[in-house]
Amino acid sequence: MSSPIAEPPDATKGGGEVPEVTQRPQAPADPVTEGALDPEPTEDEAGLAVRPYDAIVVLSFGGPESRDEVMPFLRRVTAGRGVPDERLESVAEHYYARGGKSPINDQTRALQQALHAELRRRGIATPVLLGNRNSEPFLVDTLREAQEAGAQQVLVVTTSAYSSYSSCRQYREDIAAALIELADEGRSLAVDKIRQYATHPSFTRVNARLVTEAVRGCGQPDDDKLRVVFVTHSIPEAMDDTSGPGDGEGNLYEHQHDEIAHVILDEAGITLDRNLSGALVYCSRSGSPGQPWLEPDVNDHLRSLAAQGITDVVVAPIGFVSDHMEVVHDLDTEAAETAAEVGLRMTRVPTVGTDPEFVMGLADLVEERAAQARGEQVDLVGWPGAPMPPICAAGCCPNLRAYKPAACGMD
Ligand SMILES: CC1=C(CCC(=O)O)c2cc3nc(cc4[nH]c(cc5[nH]c(cc1n2)c(C)c5CCC(=O)O)c(CCC(=O)O)c4C)C(CCC(=O)O)=C3C
Ligand SMILES: [Fe+2]
Repeated sequence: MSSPIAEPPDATKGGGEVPEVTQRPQAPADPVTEGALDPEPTEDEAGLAVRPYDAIVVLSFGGPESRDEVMPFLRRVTAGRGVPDERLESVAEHYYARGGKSPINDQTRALQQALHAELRRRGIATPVLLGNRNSEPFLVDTLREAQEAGAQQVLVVTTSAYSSYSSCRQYREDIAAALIELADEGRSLAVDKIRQYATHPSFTRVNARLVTEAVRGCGQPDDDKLRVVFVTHSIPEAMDDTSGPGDGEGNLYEHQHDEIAHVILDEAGITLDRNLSGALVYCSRSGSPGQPWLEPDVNDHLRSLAAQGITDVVVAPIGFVSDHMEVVHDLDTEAAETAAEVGLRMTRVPTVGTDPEFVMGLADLVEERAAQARGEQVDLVGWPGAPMPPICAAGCCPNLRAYKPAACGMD
């Protein structure tokens, strides 16, 4: 008789009967519309977890959807900002090359639907609306509609994660401008905003996972030949210098990106048992050439990596939440051309988009802000570092051109 290498399991020994785990029936393809796993919340349940809010508004940058909308969009974006005409014309060409349509609005609508579905899954029937800064539907029109439908308190979720004038306060100015316009029409509405979420673990963890998968898939096993290139939107140095709470040291925009790039690299290195290195670089510089902006530019960086003998780059646009124009043009087109020119193999990491873990994180942030608004004690999570405050400090991330009122802050 041969002796078995492993004893066959004996259900009569030890813990007795082992309960069987069987697959549950498949969920319908779209439980939100089909309703099978998603019973209508009762009147009592609906929105309980997000009280006092009557509606949630996803607030985004916006973008053109046809050729005719390109120039009006660009003029709106740059009104009073001293962006040179040649820069505008060349940016218009990026849009025309795609028939005048930016991918951003489809992506924001997809996020709106995903957030709505996630909240419904939690039994929250609160409507999720969409408003933009620079294209239809404009924020003021969305808020007016919400108010007309009976909303008194609204919670805003922006599609911008980091701290700076452009990525935080400017959205708070948009909200204030909309509320002032509505007040002139005799309408009153209260608006809150979730905290900036660059350091919310859902955002960083999803980015870490996406970078890990891209490094695993890029096919370069030699750590000395590979670099992870973290990319974000360049901003004027003066804007970075003043980003963060007024009494802080500034440079919070750069600091957040730097910390996140570090933890992502650590995580990916631990998961893959590799010794990875990388750098934080910038794209989409505009403004006049004389004005200093955050550097190095991603294209210059790629050239210098090639000159150092690097053969493979994994390009991670951690500064953005969806694959909009700055990603599909500045990275997938321009940076990809530079990489090809200097002989670098380039893998572009997806943005968080509608990744379920990210969407769950946004839903958590919605519930968190609602609990705070109800006066409940809430433990805030942040990784890496401290969570951003739900109500921005007075004077943080200032508008360096002109004072404008901003909502959802101490000032
Ligand atoms: C920090 C930051 C984010 C990330 C946070 C966020 O998401 O809000 C961001 C996002 C975006 N920026 C976008 C587009 C543009 N940004 C411009 C100009 C500028 N951006 C700036 C900063 C940022 N921008 C700055 C300091 C300027 C200079 C003029 C000014 O001080 O305002 C210009 C003018 C022309 C040019 O120079 O490029 C355009 C067309 C789109 C839409 C893309 C699409 O259509 O898919 C998106 C998501
Ligand atoms: Fe921009």
